[in-house]
Amino acid sequence: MSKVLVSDPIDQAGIDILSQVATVDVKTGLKPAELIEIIGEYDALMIRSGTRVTQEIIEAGTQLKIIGRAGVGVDNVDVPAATRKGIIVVNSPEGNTIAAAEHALAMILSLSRHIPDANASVKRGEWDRKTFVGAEVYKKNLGIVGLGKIGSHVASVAKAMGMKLLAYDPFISTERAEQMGCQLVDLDLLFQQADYITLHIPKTPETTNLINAKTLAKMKPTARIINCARGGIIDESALAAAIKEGKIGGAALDVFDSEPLGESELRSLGKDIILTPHLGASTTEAQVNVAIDVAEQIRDVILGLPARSAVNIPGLGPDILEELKPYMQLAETLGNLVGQLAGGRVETLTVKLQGELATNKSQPLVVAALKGLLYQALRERVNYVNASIEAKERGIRVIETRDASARDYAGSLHLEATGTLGTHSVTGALLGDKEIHLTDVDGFPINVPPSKYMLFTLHRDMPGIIGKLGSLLGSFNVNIASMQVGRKIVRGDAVMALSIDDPLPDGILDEITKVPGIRDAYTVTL
Ligand SMILES: NC(=O)C1=CN([C@@H]2O[C@H](COP(=O)(O)OP(=O)(O)OC[C@H]3O[C@@H](n4cnc5c(N)ncnc54)[C@H](O)[C@@H]3O)[C@@H](O)[C@H]2O)C=CC1
Ligand SMILES: O=C(O)C(=O)COP(=O)(O)O
Repeated sequence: MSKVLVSDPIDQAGIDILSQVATVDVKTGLKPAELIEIIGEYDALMIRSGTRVTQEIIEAGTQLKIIGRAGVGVDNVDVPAATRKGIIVVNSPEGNTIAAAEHALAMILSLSRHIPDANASVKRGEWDRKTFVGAEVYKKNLGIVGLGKIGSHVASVAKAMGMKLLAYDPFISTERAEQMGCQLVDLDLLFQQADYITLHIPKTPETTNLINAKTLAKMKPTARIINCARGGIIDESALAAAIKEGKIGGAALDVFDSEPLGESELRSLGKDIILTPHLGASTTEAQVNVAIDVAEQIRDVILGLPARSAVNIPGLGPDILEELKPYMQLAETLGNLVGQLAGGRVETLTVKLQGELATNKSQPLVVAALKGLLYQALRERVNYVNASIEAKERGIRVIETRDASARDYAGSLHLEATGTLGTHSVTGALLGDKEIHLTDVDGFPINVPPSKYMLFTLHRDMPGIIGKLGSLLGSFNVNIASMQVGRKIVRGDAVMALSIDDPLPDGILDEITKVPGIRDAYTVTL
């Protein structure tokens, strides 16, 4: 039975799902060395932001197939290291969107009305109505940096509160921003005009220290900054200095450069700063959502199924996966088949996406074809995550072409592998949307479903050849399940595709090519 380690607190709903397919150990608060010590036993690791999954941990996770982040940000996972080892990294892109957006909105209002400090003051026995005079958000400018899932929800609620919305997001169109009621502006203008600035971007090299002494200097002296995204996007000492010196109005922070927050001057800035311990996703609802979302993906991967929100499989989002799922198996089967027909070392793989597959969304099919191609060399070590890297490291050139006009089938896939022993090609399509059929081998039209053991011959189309091959296979006790010949012209060259019940015994291929008229024979295990 597979083993899953849960190293951060997650909702029981997730544990229940994992327990259907695996032994689940919940061990929270492990030190890095303790995690390294035990991770080698586990097939899957489920985390939140509390566990830092470093390259060292990934190297020690010799059985790891998947790392599941029960939340959005995967900046605490060395994703490139996981990718190199073929470990799938999944997250829950939407499970805590509302929770994080509502936390940011709560921060905006709390900061404006000094709620945390006013509350503490009353609880101390005071009744101070002067110190805590606040500001209204109505008609104020809210600058949203990052208009993704969380930023968009913040926008729609803030709009309802009568705020004017400015947004900066270089990856969002003006139309989309306008739909959200936001005016898309450049960052400088946003810094200059905003009364509130709320950050909803990932931490990347570009966004690290985005809020620094220089950018703080551009802001209004009354500006309030809210960070419920990631620590490190704000230079904390520059922020503390700006608040102390009255260069900005205040800040509300849920996330910090280093968590848990240690000794910090941020703690001593009074009512102009609100600090929460990374609570953005901490609602009952969000925790159930993310635990179920990620546990289901870990369960699926353990069962050999694809994960819907893998962050390290290019182009494979949940909606696209749903659409492409049946074709992924087709691509993989064809890759495996053409690789075996080519034998030797493959130097170039051409993937032609035909008919309805000729869209940009079909990129994962190229990865699936590579996975199939590399299966003979790497077996279970190749997967959707590392197939492209493995191909690149082996010097396999991948050419992707599209032909929307191919209309034989709704969508079909043509693969051509050129290697040290020559060039071979296969084409396949789905019948009835599900059943894989080979429709062409080396340019000869056929129509057979692939089977585990197959034999292909290239021969001259002439009387008696099928009988001779059948007798030869019979003499080796090989049972033929089905057989089909593909030819272009009568008595010209032809291809025979045979499904056989067992692997071909050693030495029989040489005997087959001695049959007069048979030029080549290839055995394939799928
Ligand atoms: N405090 C908490 O507990 C939580 C924090 N988060 C964090 O919130 C952030 C946003 O999450 P989502 O909205 O779900 O992500 P998302 O991917 O839907 O949106 C992020 C947006 O940022 C934009 N962006 C990327 N680089 C940018 C840049 N250099 N400048 C401006 N915009 C840029 C993207 O185009 C995208 O629209 C993430 O960092 C996530 O980790 C998410 C959930 C809970
Ligand atoms: O989902 C995210 O990105 C978060 O920051 C939430 O973090 P958490 O799961 O609460 O440790």
